[in-house]
Amino acid sequence: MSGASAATTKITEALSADDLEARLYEIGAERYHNLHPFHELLHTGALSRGQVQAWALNRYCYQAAIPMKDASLMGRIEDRELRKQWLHRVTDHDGYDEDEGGIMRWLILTDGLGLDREYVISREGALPAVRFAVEAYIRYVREQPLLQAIASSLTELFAPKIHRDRIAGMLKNYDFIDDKLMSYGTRRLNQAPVDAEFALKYVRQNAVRADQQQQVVDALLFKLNVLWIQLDALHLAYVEPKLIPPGAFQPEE
Ligand SMILES: O=C(O)c1cc(C(=O)O)c2c(n1)C(=O)C(=O)c1cc(C(=O)O)[nH]c1-2
Repeated sequence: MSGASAATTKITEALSADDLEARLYEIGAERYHNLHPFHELLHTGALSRGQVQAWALNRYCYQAAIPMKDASLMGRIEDRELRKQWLHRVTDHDGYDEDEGGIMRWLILTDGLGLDREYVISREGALPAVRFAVEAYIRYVREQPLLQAIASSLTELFAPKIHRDRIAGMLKNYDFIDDKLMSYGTRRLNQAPVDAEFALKYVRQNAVRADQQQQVVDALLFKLNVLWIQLDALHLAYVEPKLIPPGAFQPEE
């Protein structure tokens, strides 16, 4: 993409809330991981079962990290109301009462793909770059100012579309995928918009000065990189040039 057509990522003067929101959408439209070639392969049925296993096993690291980063974010929030609003993000993934939670639903997928559950949970076979990226996300949320920690979740603005494309594409194109295995994504279709709208509203209200708006843009860019690099790592290891790091998962085919 030419520099001239790229969304501006430097905020030199304070924007209106609407313009800030528009800028965030522009950046996402250019950099969200739905554009990564690995997702195209995954959703169109171009991958083998072993390659899909590699994706699901690595993506487990991200799933497992989400409630950890949200729990530590909550530990930094002084405002009781805001903390209360954030709480369901932890239980959405860890489960609560009758709801098994997103992590269990992800394990239903990895079970259905024939992966050993203990092996998946151990993360032993995950790619080092995926583990580093996920750890960086947790650390970012723990250490950066609250505005940035919250803004780093804004990639979820773009998530419902990718979940829809993935569910439809994978159900249609792989005979080893069924509705039960896709239950994680189906559930996220309702959860992600609520989370994204909340974070967006927070950012619109709290990022008023140019330096605050720059923090928000930086957080979004950081997070887009966290997502993108996981797919780079998967592509290099399992698509081409098939450079699987020592110790990482080896598909059988
Ligand atoms: O499948 C995806 O492409 C995708 C992307 C993202 C995202 O944009 O960070 C999330 C999810 N899924 C997801 O399922 C999820 O629970 C989630 C939480 C968060 C977050 O940053 O708090 N992102 C995402």
